[in-house]
Amino acid sequence: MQLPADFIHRMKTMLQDDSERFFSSYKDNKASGLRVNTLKIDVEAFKNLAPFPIDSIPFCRTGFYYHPADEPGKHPYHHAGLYYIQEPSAMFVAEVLDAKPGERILDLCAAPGGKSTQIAGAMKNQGILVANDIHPKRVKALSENIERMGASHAIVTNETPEKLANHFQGYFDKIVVDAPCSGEGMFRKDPEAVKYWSLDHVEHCASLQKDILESAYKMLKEGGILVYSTCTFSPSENEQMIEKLIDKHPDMQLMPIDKGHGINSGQPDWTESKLQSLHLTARLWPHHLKGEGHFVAKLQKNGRPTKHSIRLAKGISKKININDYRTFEKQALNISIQQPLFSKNSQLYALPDHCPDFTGLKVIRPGLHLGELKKNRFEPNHALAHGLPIDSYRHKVDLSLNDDSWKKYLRGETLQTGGDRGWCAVTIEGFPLGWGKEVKGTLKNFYPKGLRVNVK
Ligand SMILES: C[S@@+](CC[C@H](N)C(=O)[O-])C[C@H]1O[C@@H](n2cnc3c(N)ncnc32)[C@H](O)[C@@H]1O
Repeated sequence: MQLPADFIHRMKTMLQDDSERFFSSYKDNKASGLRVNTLKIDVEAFKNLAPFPIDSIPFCRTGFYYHPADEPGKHPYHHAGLYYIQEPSAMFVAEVLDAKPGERILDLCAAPGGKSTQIAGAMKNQGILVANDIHPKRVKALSENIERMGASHAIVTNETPEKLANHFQGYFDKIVVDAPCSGEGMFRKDPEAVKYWSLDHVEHCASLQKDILESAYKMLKEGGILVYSTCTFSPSENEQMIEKLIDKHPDMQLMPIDKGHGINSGQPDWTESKLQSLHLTARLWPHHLKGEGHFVAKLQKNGRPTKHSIRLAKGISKKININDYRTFEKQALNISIQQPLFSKNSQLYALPDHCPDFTGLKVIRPGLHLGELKKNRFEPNHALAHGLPIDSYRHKVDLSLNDDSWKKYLRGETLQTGGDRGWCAVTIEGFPLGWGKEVKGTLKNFYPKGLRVNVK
């Protein structure tokens, strides 16, 4: 790999004696990781079920290394949302955040959703998770991943940090800023990233990050926690960024991060002020652990926590007739959704409990997408096949890994099931993949066209 001369020079200056080890890590293969989705399966159960060898990632409770030749992204368990494929060192960020059920959490730069889906798992679908990304295309991937992983309490937005900051001042208990960065930790994973790198690009990213952090600061409540991360090595996007934040907002205080497992401390020496508390930040280096590299800082906003009151989102208007939805619910589910419902353009959603008002924001997914109110009938959304506990589905078509019927389902073909039960959750070894409608012995396939795969 041809690394840029300016990059080599800077890394040699930063790492000195250790730089040789750093550069030799480019000869190794990238580390491949997956993270178990605890919204669908617990870690021990997954270890027993895993159809390929996996090895624990020491710094992430739910993370495992796999061998790339096993292609876990093509396995039906991936389609069922049992795991998320994620660069191992990136998994440390949400570990540091330590999300808890019931909290109000914002993932400000969230696409495609690695950290959001990890946070959702820790929250056990309780509380409010706002997963935002500025990029309209990337936010679509984020929304699909949130859906596949069954994060039913997540609201997906497509906003600028400034606009969100005007709306959610002092609202969040915890915020992650996994910032757009110069991606120096991506060179081994994506050699194309080398082409976009320049010293100017590093400085451009640093300026963007400063603005994003300013918005994050406004949205954090007093006593709240901010986790800032990048997948780059440049001090100007890492230690110096935190130095600037603390300089501007002295009420932001660095907090310790549990390290070990080859994780290093951040370097006060790489800043002008040599602020000693920067030791508390974490550096994950590709030559010290199995991962591509990350920087993580955890800060708390001083002050007495106050309960922020924001207007709650308005539920569905009484004018909208949801009888067809309730009929569907009786036919297909063992439960009745009790949360407030919300409807836009005939699409019906279940809002998370205590959902904040989001009027004026570009919301892609206000909670769990239940489906579409069509003329005289209701059609469930794919998200609903993933967003409920498994025993909520009244009728199931259980597919097995031992025959090819799951391949037919993922290709979008109809299946001959012999029954006449109406809407059924189609499962692989008991884990929902999507919907099918069983009529007179045939199961019509409702696996979304955009997700179908030509699996042989
Ligand atoms: C490092 S990626 C996030 C990865 C994501 N957190 C994950 O774990 O999957 C940074 C994201 O920031 C978004 N972004 C770029 N400029 C932004 C801005 N000004 N405000 C907010 N997000 C921005 C990009 O679209 C990109 O998806």
